[in-house]
Amino acid sequence: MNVPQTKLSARYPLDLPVWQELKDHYRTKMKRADMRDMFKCDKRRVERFTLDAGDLHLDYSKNLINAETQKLLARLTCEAGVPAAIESMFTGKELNITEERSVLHVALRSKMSDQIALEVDGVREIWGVLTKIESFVEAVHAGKIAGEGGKRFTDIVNIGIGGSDLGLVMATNALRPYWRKGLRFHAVSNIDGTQLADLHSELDPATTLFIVCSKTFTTLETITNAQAARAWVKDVLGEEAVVRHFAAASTNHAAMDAFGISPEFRFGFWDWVGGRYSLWSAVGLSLALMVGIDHFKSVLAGARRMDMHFRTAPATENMPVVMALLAVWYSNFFGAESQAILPYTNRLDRLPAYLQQLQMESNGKSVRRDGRPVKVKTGQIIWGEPGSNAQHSFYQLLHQGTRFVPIDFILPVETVGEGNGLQQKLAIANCLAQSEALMEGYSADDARVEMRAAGVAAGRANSLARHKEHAGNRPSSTILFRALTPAVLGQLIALYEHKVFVEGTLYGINSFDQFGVELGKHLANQLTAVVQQDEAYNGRNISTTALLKRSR
Ligand SMILES: O=P(O)(O)OC[C@H]1O[C@](O)(CO)[C@@H](O)[C@@H]1O
Repeated sequence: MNVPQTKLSARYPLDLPVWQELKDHYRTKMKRADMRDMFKCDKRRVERFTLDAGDLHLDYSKNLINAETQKLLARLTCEAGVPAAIESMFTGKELNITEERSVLHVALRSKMSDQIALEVDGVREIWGVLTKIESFVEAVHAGKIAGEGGKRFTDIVNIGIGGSDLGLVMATNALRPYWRKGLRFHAVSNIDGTQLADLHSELDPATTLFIVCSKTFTTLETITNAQAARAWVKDVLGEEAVVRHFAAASTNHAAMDAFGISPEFRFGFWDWVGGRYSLWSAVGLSLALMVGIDHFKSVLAGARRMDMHFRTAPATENMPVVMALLAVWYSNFFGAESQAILPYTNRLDRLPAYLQQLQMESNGKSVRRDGRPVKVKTGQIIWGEPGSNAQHSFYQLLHQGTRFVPIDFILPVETVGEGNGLQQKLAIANCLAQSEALMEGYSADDARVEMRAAGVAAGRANSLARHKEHAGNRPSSTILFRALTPAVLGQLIALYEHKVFVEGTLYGINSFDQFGVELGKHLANQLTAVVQQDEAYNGRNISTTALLKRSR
């Protein structure tokens, strides 16, 4: 492929003088720094290391940084060309150089008056598609668009995978208190067929609307699941019913034609919307159906609010930039391999999974924008679970293990709807207790004294003290907000999208392609024929051949 030279003047981290200065700063001052001392010496630490953007408050004071780190990281932002990269995104420059595309998910949540890249093909169509979504959603809610026999739809089934599933499922779960009465939501993504099989016993096809979501409309899992759902509807209701029970979001109109999606039930988007950045496009149709168009628009408005902050705030006050800098600081100087995402609301139970794709598909790259090997650590490994579930699972490792895992705690102060009593207060207390425990720790001496006071014999207290010790000095940030409303959710998602982009820019990589998923797909296609037809396999690897034999 003839890849054009980057339109962005990429500057690579190891060539930047400030990278070396950060290395020295880490080695001489921060490697052995103790946050507890830093809090004691700097009474303004919380003030210095907290930020507000829209409805989100970020406290990053419990991190291994000081004023000098902050200065050096801000310089890194400038020297790596982050402000220019941000502007390139908002002005529709071809940031995705390998696929020769602009990256314009920000346009999807803009107002036309914001004039974001209106000259790029398709951008002016955004608001027309949104109006079409609005009419569709309202007609479904009013029962004007209905299932076979005029029955109102009671169940929405999104069929999609990756970017056509994860964000949507995460957001729809997050906004459950806003669900329309009488509508239930389901998602089918995986190839093995069990999700759809489970729905067979649960749903009545006559009241079920399937939304096939696929940017390409060629993805094996999605097309296989969609065909299986189509066959089910056809079996139960007849071929003529199919057209009333399937809507789709895609850029591939020919494939939607071939599937039999009627023009009124199809919603287009454009190649400059990356799959993992597509929730804001027609891919959000199921979400709009579940929460209603006004709440869907509030999600978009929330994201726009974060976009405006991201575009205009200086580096040290720019929330996505600060979070990206922390990620670079920990991955490349402290050697952190992963980052834990710990939301203290079960409504965000799919946030870690969504962020896995966002971060790891975007920045899991080993080649720079100029095609040369990247020599820094890219792509944090993201993992997590909602607290306090996770406290009873893997927090042991976070508190006393040998690995270095920076954490993002995500904390709503109130729940939306019911449940603002004792349980919500307990959630707040647990979240704050964890970040404090991680940082302050618990010394072996304190453990010994407490055990002695509780009557434990001196010998036993001495031998147990080390086991009870929490070293502390373990970093975390806390993102706090009042409640998980649609607007707040939009801000939160946009925050992480921009964080991932800034990180990629700092590394000099393209965060918007995903060639790394292609080889496996290609081999799966070859193997599918072999598995189906029971053929001999002359693959490249004898272990695969042996496993295949065994599976037969
Ligand atoms: O929306 P599509 O085209 O079905 O793709 C689904 C997902 O597959 C991927 O291409 C990776 O396999 C993702 O980037 C994308 O979100």
